[in-house]
Parts: sequence; C-alpha cells; structure tokens
Amino acid sequence: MSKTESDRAGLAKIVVDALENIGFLFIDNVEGLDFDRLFQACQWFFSLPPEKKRKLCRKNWVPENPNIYRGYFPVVEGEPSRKEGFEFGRAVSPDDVQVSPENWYYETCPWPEEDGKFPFKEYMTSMYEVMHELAMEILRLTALGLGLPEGAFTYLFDDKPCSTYRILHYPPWNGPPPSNARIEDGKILTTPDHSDSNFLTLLATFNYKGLEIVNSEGNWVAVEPRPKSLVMNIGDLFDRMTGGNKFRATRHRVLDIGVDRFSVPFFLEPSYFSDVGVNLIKKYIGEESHEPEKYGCYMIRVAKYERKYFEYKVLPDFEKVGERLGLVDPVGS
Ligand SMILES: O=C(O)CCC(=O)C(=O)O
Ligand SMILES: [Fe+2]
Repeated sequence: MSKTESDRAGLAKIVVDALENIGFLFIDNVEGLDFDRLFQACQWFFSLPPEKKRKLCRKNWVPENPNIYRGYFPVVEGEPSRKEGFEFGRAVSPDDVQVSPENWYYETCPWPEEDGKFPFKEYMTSMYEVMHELAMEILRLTALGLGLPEGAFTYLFDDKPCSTYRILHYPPWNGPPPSNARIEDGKILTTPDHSDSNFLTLLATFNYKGLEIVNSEGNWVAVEPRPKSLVMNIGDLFDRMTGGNKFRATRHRVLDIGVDRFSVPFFLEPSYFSDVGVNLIKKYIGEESHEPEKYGCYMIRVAKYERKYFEYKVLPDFEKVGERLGLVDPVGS
C-alpha cells in the first residue's frame, strides 16, 4: 500500500478493476503485518493441549461454556470441511446496550490461558486493528476509484464492526477422507466451494498452496502463493450492496495439500445496526431507494439458515433463543 496522492489514484483504479473483473487481488507491503509472527501465533494456539482448547470451545460442543459464536471450534470427523479454528471480534463492553443473547457478534470472547511463550491475546487484538485499518483504506480507495466520496463505504463500520478474525488449522485426514470431500480428478477438499458472505476478506496463507478460485471463464484455478502478501476477496454483501453486478464475490475452495495447513482470514463485517439494505452506488448518484435491513439479523439468517455453513449450522435457532429466555428481542430484527 502506498500513501502519496498520485499513487493512491493509481491504486484506486487497480483495486476497482480487480474487484470488477476478478474478485481477488494480492496486497503487498502491509504496514504492521509480520507474517512470521502471525504464523507463530497460529502455532502457539494450535499446539495447546485439548483441555485448554476445550475451555474456549463453543457451547455446541461443550454445553457448560457460555460462548455460542466466538472462541474455538474443533475438527468434525466426517465433514468435508476439515479444520479447527479460533475466532474473535473487537471486544464490546458487556454493559453496552447492544449486547444481548440474540446478538452473538458482541458476545464476550474466551481467550486462552497464556504460558509466557507468546502474547497471544495482545498480539491478535493488535492485528485485528491492523486488518481493520487496512480494510478501511481499501474501501476508501475503492470509493475513490468509483468516483464516490472516500467515506462512501467506511461509515458502515464506524460504530462496532462485527468483523471476525479467525485463525485456521487444516490437519491431515485421519484415514481416508469422506466421499463428500472427494471431487473431480481425484482432488480432495478441506474447504468446499463457497463465496464469502461478509463484506470483504483479507487472508494470510503463509505461502501454502491449496486455495483455488473460479476465474472469469468459470474454471477453477490455483492461487499461487505470493510471499508476504495478503489475498483479498469481496464477499456477497459488498456484491449485493453495489447492485449485484458491479463487483464479483468470487467462489473459492481449499484443496487438501497432504500436510498441516494454516491460514488466517479477517472477515470484514459492518456494525450490527448498520443498514445493509442500501444500494451504495445508487445512494451516491441520487437514486437512493432501499429496504432498511440491519446487518446482524441479515447475516445470521444467511449464515445459519440459507448457507448452513459448517461453522455456523450448529448455532441455536435465532428466534428460539429469545423465546426460551423469555426476552423481547432488545436489538430488534
Ligand atoms: O484457508 C484458506 O486459504 C481459505 C479459507 C476460506 O476461504 C474461508 O475461511 O472462508
Ligand atoms: Fe472463504
């Protein structure tokens, strides 16, 4: 990333071109991002003993734990999605009026007990802010490249973004992979074909192969590792909010590479109350017409009921949680 005005205008054109045509791009020279250190964070976390991971595990797997949405999720044998992960968001005070049992995004994230070998929480929370700032700069450039005011998209993230920072470990299969992980040409998946449902994703792959995307001709192509670069793609929400035909939320998948694989995606997501029913292009050319829709409710519906993501399909039914607790939904729907 570069800071001078003429460089920014040039970059803005490159970003918009990539988002319109490919949907994926590499980002080099990210200030404040040290890939070796981020990799150490993954190694430290995923070598924790099972009992320490269990304390962080979502309620679905460990019913006595309070966390429904944040924290650790384990490998599930028999799933074509073969991964364990830990994820968190920016901390929101438990006293905040938007904190409620229905709003999983703002629940308190459990953090692992540390042993002095790696400052995991301090490091990961600082990296969250690096990723957030980078995403904001990309959105400012995208707006500039489209001839819109620089803040045309960033306002959605001003209050308390729901973004998720996730570290992932794909361990080798225990024995033969399940039949639903086998695809054409004898290839084996560890993450099935999907587009990301959030606004945009910034991904560290640490030079591992395995990531593939669908190109403009509709063929699967490998994303060759590029040292010290992040891979960026947009998600369905940004695609939808720019009218559904402006930017591409490109489908992608991860193949089994036969060894442990690590990656770290940052999923940029608006604040819970941000209105995602807006067409962001029309809004700025004076043709605003939209159906207001809050991000939080929209996304939980999509992730849990429509997409039924491996990571989220185990979450409790959205409406039922409030009913069970005898609550009137304080954040609305
Ligand atoms: O691990 C990767 O390279 C990609 C992961 C991914 O696509 C996702 O978590 O949405
Ligand atoms: Fe993805």
